Parts: sequence; C-alpha cells; structure tokens
Amino acid sequence: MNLITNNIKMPATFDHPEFHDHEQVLFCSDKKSRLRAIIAVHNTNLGPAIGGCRMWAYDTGDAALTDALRLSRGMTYKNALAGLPHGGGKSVILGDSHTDKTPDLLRAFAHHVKCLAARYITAEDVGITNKDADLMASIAPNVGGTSQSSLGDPSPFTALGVYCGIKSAAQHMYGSDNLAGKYISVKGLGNVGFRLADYLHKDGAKLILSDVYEPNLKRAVEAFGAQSVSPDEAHAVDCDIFAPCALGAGLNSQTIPAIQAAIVAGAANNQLETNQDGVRLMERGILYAPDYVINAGGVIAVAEPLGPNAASNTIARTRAIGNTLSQIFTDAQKSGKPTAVIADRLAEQRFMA
Ligand SMILES: NC(=O)c1ccc[n+]([C@@H]2O[C@H](COP(=O)([O-])OP(=O)(O)OC[C@H]3O[C@@H](n4cnc5c(N)ncnc54)[C@H](O)[C@@H]3O)[C@@H](O)[C@H]2O)c1
Repeated sequence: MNLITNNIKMPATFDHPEFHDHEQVLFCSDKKSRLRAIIAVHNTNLGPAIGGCRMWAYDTGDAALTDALRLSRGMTYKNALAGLPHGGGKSVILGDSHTDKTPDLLRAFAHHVKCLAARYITAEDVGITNKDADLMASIAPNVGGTSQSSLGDPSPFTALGVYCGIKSAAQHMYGSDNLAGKYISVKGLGNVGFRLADYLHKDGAKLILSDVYEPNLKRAVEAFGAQSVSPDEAHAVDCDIFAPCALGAGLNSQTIPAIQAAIVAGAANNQLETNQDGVRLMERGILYAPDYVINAGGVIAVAEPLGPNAASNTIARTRAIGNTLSQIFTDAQKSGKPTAVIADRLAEQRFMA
C-alpha cells in the first residue's frame, strides 16, 4: 500500500526538521516512575550506535525530540571521526535531574535501553552521573561509562580532549599552543567544564567563568580564584578563547556578532544553531573547533574495551583529537570553507562509504 497516494498522514517525527534518516526513534514511558524519555538511533553503518543519556527539564516534548534527533545524528559524525566501530545514537529523559531523578525512574529507563541491546549503548551525559550509569547497568548490559564495565566517568577524557583541542586551535591561530596569560571564558562548569577549567588554570590561563547553577559556579570560582560573568554574557566578554561547556545551540545569529574571542572551542554538543552559523563564524575570522570533533574523548573512553592498556589507549586516542582538528583547520583555511563543513565531509566519507 502506498501511504502517500492514499493520503495517510505520516507521524510527525518523520516530518520533523531534525529528522535525517534516523533508523529508529523510541518513545519510552513508565507511569509508576513518571518516566518520559526518547531514544534516537541515527545510523549503525559502522556498528552499534553509542551515545549518552541526557536528563533535562525541556519546556516541551518537541524540544526534547529536537535534542534527541540532533544529538544522535551528531554522535554518528563524532564516532566516525574518532575512528570508532560505532554508529550514532542518543537518549533524553524529560525532567529536572536535581529534583525528578529517582532510582525507579532510572531503572524504568534502563529496561527500555535493554530492549535495544544489539543496537544502542548508552552512558552519562548532562544530568546523568557515573553512579546513575552504574544503577542502569545493573539492569541493561548496554550501558557504558560505569565503574565496572569501562574506564568509569568519561568526563575527564572529554575534558582532556577539549583541552588538547584548545591547544591545537591556539597553535593554528597564534603559532603557539601556550595558553599562559590567555583570557578564556568557560560557560558551564559541570563534569567537563570544571575539569577543563582546571587544565587551563594549571597552564596559567586567566579564567572568566559562568554557570546558571550557582553551586557549580561558586565551586569553580573558589577553586581557581577566577572572575565570574552572567551566563548570558559569557560569549560576549573580552577574551581570547570562548569555551562553551553548557548546552547546545549557543552559537547563532544573535550571539555570533557579539563574540570577541578569536577561538570558539568547547565541550557542548550542537553548538551551532544552524549550518549558516559556521559560515558566520568564518566570516568574522573566528576559528571554530567543531563540537563533535573536540568533545569525542568521552565516547572514546566508553567505547574502549576493558584491558590493561585501556587507559593508555584512551588517553592516546583522546590526545589525537588535537591532530584531527589541526588537519580540519588547515583544510578549512586552504578551501575557504567553514571548519564544520570540512569535519562533516571527513565523517561522511567514513560512515557513508
Ligand atoms: N560528559 C561528557 O563526557 C561529555 C561528552 C561529550 C559532550 N559533552 C557535552 O558537554 C556539555 C557539558 O557536559 P557535562 O557532562 O559537563 O554536563 P553537566 O550537567 O555536568 O554540566 C553542565 C553545566 O552547564 C550548566 N548550564 C546549563 N545551562 C547553562 C547555561 N545556559 N549557561 C551556563 N551554564 C549552564 C549546568 O548548570 C551545569 O553546571 C554538554 O553539552 C554535553 O552534551 C559531555
């Protein structure tokens, strides 16, 4: 039966602007624990999809779906460029991780994850901790980033990769990767942002910190003796490098004209609101480190099989992010194309081959 000619309306997900041939989108609920979640498997050409779980108080169900679709697609590109034998997927749980997260809710979510054991591996992301991953792993074998199944919390590796990526960007922009005395605005001081700030502080960078969650801001400001700024101004402060480490879509037609930094390089996923924003950054002469390239350290750690060399292999592969970025920066400069376009092409050559 031809659905189109019979004029039967397709479900809204297929028409969603962020739907890009996703292989599978699963809407999960559990009445008792009040679970509402979405698991999106974008592409499994290179192997089972891998990508963390985010818990966030989305304003609408559509905002959650948008996030799941965008993030899962980004994981396909990230995993391909990181050289992993994995496709891309991601999951989101709707709710405030500070007030709505319960063991029952995580268990209910894990039962849904378990049904996708051959196709999707989850781990922690915003709002989900290493401890939460441990709890979910007691139900589903396809949970990584736990203290038992792999190298544990992937955030330290993500932070290391972002640090190496920032140094690579500095080398390209300034001819030196020395960060001493550079003013760096770090927005978002959670699992990754705090550790990144620590690396930068140890290198002698001058930190300008921001976070919407006061305890995280206070902890970082005190630890690094840094100045703070309102999260709404983090992109616009006078600095050399802007490191977005909160949530996505922070680089757009409103924020880009106000950016003072010469480099944008941070951990947040989906930093560009639209593809056009990559062009806007390039036209302003701002060097942008594509998000899914620079923040791949965590997934590299989750994907690494346990063994005596797991940590050293992961650190070596994570440090290599700096080299990948260096190639992307050079190719972008030569071709006059945005760095994000160059990264996408490289990734597509791998997962579409
Ligand atoms: N954890 C990882 O290993 C990993 C890997 C790859 C990418 N990422 C991405 O990096 C980013 C940070 O991840 P994380 O694990 O550190 O999350 P996290 O939840 O530990 O920290 C996020 C921080 O950002 C803050 N924040 C949220 N919205 C903000 C805003 N508008 N302005 C300022 N601060 C804001 C939160 O209060 C929190 O302190 C996310 O985009 C995540 O998807 C994380």
